[in-house]
Amino acid sequence: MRDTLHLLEQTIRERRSADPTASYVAKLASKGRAKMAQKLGEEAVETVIAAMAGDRDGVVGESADLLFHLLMLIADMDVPLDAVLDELDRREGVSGIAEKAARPKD
Ligand SMILES: N=c1c2ncn([C@@H]3O[C@H](COP(=O)(O)OP(=O)(O)OP(=O)(O)O)[C@@H](O)[C@H]3O)c2ncn1[C@@H]1O[C@H](COP(=O)(O)O)[C@@H](O)[C@H]1O
Repeated sequence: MRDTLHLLEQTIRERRSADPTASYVAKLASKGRAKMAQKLGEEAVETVIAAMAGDRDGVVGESADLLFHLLMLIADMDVPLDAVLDELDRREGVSGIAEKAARPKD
């Protein structure tokens, strides 16, 4: 998973300065951060709607759009994907420690 998202992150960073008439990434980037944030919100809502309709294929498609638009926004913030993944790893580490502490000793 890390590889797919990292490849997409790299593509987005490269395509941001491409010709907006030939690149969706460049077109959206040229519209600014507020538009990227709006698109991310829209994709989140569309994912929720698909989930509530029990539409598994819809959830797959909308989740892909959601991840893509999240990567667009964090690239615009110059936040590397690794910063987000490191935060998730850190949380897993914290909850892993808490889980171990709560487990009865044998
Ligand atoms: N993963 C994606 C990706 N996911 C979704 N989208 C686009 O996101 C848009 C979301 O759909 P919407 O209907 O909400 O948006 P829209 O009406 O087309 O456009 P706006 O509302 O933004 O004006 C679609 O136009 C999709 O094509 C993506 N566009 C590009 N990529 C990746 O980015 C790479 C570079 O793309 P280009 O910049 O176009 O070369 C591609 O090779 C892909 O790997």
